[in-house]
Amino acid sequence: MRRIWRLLLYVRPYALYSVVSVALMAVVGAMTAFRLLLVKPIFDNVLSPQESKRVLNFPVPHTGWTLDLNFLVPNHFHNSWTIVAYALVVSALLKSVCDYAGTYLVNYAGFGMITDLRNDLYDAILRRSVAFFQKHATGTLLSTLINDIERVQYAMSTVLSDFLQQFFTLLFTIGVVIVVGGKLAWVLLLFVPIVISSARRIGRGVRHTTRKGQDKLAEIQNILHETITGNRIVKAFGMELWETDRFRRAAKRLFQANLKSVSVQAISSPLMDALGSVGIALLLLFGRDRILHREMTAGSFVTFLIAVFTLYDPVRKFALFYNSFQQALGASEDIFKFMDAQDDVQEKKHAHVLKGFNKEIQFEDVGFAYESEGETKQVLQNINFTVRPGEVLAFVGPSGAGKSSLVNLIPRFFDVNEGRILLDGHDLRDVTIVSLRKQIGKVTQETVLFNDTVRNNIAYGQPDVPMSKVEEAARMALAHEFIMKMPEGYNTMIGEKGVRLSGGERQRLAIARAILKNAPILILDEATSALDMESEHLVQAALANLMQGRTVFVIAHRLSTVRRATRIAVIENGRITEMGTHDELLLQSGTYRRLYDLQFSGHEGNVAGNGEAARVQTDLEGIA
Ligand SMILES: Nc1ncnc2c1ncn2[C@@H]1O[C@H](COP(=O)(O)OP(=O)(O)OP(=O)(O)O)[C@@H](O)[C@H]1O
Repeated sequence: MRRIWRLLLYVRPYALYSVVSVALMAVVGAMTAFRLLLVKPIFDNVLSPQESKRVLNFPVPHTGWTLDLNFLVPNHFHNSWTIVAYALVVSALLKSVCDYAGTYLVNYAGFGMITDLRNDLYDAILRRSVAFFQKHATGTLLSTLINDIERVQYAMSTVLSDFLQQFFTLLFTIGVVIVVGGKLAWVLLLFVPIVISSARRIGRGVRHTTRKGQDKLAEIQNILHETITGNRIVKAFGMELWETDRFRRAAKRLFQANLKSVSVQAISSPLMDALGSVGIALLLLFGRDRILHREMTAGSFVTFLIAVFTLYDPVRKFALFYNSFQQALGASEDIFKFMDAQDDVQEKKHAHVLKGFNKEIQFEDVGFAYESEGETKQVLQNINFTVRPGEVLAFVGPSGAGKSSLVNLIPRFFDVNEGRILLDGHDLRDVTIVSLRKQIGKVTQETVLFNDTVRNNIAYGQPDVPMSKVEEAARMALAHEFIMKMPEGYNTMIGEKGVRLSGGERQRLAIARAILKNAPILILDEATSALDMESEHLVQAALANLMQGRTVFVIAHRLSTVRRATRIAVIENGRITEMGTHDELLLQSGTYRRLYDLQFSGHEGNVAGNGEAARVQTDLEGIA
């Protein structure tokens, strides 16, 4: 029920359109019913040998009124054919105009609310914390943004307009059935509970099977996303066949889920057909009897019968409408789930704006654990250090020791579980997230580039920055030259994720972007993958320019970087085990010394003591 209210809240801005469209659809329903009433005078007057001037003379129950067409049409039309013909044409015109305008307005409101809902969902998903994106696969999120929204859209536009039309047709036709049929109408009441209960049962089944179908579709989208974006790896490992097989299995599961859904849905029409024919057969029996006893004219009975036939269509469709609305409700479940997901990282109500970075960053007894599926994994413990402006702090240590997790705490991608991190004395949790992240630049191993021009990639987040600044940043990142060699210079599109660039070029673009952002704090995750000598040299020089005058936290893999660092922290099993300058740590003869010697001497002893020699080596590759 809450979900329905929430969906309706989205309709609120379009309330006027909705109200007008409901009114127009009511006219459509009324006109449909009115045209049914014309059947009686066609039989009893127009086609009857005894011409009567009183056309369509129906008593309206409990009011003492009679509905007389003679009042509605101009005087000179007063012969039965002209009256009926006039009424037929005018009602058809009115119905058509209202039908068109009503359908347009319902769809206007439906598409409008869906656009708002989709925008809100996208906004909500984009703002979710890093942990959210680790929990939910990309394909699942895409599936919700596209397929679930599509289902709600279908229900709120196409189905809703049809529903309104059929609803009013049903309502007014019931009126006709009661007015014309009298006692005969009560026979129909017998069928109401059967129709409602079977529609409800079918609807429940549909909601369940649709949800399953959507999940299977999300599964397929996940595979597509992984294999298209990871296409090179699939090729490199010759996994095409395996992936095809995986896709086919998922496609088969979707096929089965869809069939199940169809088998539940398809039952509604034949069921209604069967019920309908039983009802009509019964009516014929009673009707014949009443005509024989002259309680009803043949014209009234035919009107009544056609009205019952007309009822049948909306009733039959109601099961389908119910299915569609159920499907939309099922789909909205996921939409609202993602919109309401509680973020692990939240901004306090009165968080203040961080103006800049001047004094120090302090880690005080920081502990951090990942929570996933009810399990807690402690990754960092007792982390204590202070970094002053302009310092370069390098983190080294074996793979999985917690280096990335530690630096991810600074921009609040995750929040600490114990202790606190202070920036100029402010706990990071007390400042606004935007103002905090404004102080931080980040260059990671995995360069994130968008399918846009070189210029827009460098100026990401600052669309109005002058071209001269973009160029200046590119020069400092030693990227200007290769950019100028591209077909359209800074206006060249670089392809999805920068596929049209080399690894070194991609990194230099990312460095240019960080230079342009000009944040005082820099987080650097050095690439482990080897570039060729020249490329490596250029990237190093670009990094040196970027680091100039900034406070840097760097996950270091190269000797040049650790040498440049003011201090080095060795992280092992989530703790800082050694900290000092390169020379001090070498003198200590601890882990750092061992790692360093390992690289120098080139022998491959098990320095980490836990079978991690190869990984340690990768981590410190280039230290020698
Ligand atoms: N989202 C996550 N959920 C659960 N555990 C995680 C998550 N991310 C990382 N871990 C685990 O936390 C530990 C520390 O990971 P982290 O990435 O910080 O190590 P690292 O020192 O940066 O390693 P590397 O040098 O290989 O990048 C690892 O054991 C890793 O498996």
